[in-house]
Amino acid sequence: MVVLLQPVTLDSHLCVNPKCKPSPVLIPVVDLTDPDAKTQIVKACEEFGFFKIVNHGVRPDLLTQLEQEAIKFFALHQSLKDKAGPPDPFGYGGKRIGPNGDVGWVEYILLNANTHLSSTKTNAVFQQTPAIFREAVEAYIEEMKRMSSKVLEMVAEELRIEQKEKLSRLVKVKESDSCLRMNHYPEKVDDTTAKEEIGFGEHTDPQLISVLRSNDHEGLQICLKDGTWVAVPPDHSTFFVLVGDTLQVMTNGRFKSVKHRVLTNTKRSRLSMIYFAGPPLTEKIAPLSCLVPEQEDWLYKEFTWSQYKLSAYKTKLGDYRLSLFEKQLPFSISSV
Ligand SMILES: C=C1C[C@]23C[C@@]1(O)CC[C@H]2[C@@]12CC[C@H](O)[C@@](C)(C(=O)O1)[C@H]2[C@@H]3C(=O)O
Ligand SMILES: O=C(O)CCC(=O)C(=O)O
Ligand SMILES: [Fe+2]
Repeated sequence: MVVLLQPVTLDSHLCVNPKCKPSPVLIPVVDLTDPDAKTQIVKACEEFGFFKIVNHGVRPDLLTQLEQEAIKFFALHQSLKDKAGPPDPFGYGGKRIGPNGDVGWVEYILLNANTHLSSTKTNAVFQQTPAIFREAVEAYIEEMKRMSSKVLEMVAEELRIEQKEKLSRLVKVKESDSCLRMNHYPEKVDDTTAKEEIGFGEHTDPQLISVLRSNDHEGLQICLKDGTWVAVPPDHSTFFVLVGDTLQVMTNGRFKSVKHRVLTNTKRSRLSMIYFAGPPLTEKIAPLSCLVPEQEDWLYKEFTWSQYKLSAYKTKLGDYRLSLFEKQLPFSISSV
């Protein structure tokens, strides 16, 4: 079986970057029920750090319900939403992304996937909303856990990792440090002309993988290996998977975390939900010895997920966070 490829044309009018030239690009589409899916996933992770999933098995009514409830939350009066903010990092936030001065044309809710560990800010989100919202969030988190562990299990099989659960276990266990983010990129009601705004600046996600779903409004772009930015056509019936920094390290750079950003068209509001599948805080992250047996071949030093997170929260969104964890190779070209 071959990977189903969908041609994607660059929306040149959306690009603020001079490198963003129109060119047709193929984004891999993986049917999770295809017996060849694991081969396609690994190829996509190597080439793009990004792919689209169809036949994922998530109930469409759950997606509709969660989206409707999220829309209702973001439509609340600002003073009510602010009761759940500022984010700590969980809770409600607007415009400011993270603690280091990044801003975007976005408002969001960030929730710990371990809902029993909810902070005061998280509880405040649910105090403003009907019980059905919390129930939908919890059901969605379960689905995302299932889908991310399925993908990681397929990766492990295709990479011939003896322990099939080596990667998926990290997101399945109750200690897994995963989170769910809902981003709302509002329309500008008073503006007659459509404008582009940076909704979410360019960055890579720090976790293992992220599973993203949006409504049918465009905005997401990914950066290819050659530095070109391409617009990803939205498709609300599918999910997009993004490789994160942690999986890049564990595969010793064979998979690359994908740089992405959101440029919003302020005429149409965009709503996205992203599940960041992360390992337990105490988990030691390093290249997998079954893939890279000799430590001298490791491109990264070992660190715990907790150390990486602490370090990530000291960086700005667009920083290359892995640089602190790269090993200095004894005979690099620069030292010759
Ligand atoms: C600017 C920042 C926001 C962020 C924490 C950070 O200091 C750097 C990483 C950012 C990011 C990007 C992916 C996810 O949206 C996120 C929740 C994450 O884990 O890392 C955000 C962080 C955040 O918004 O709190
Ligand atoms: O909203 C989106 O589509 C992507 C946002 C994103 O990359 C993030 O929240 O980390
Ligand atoms: Fe992201």
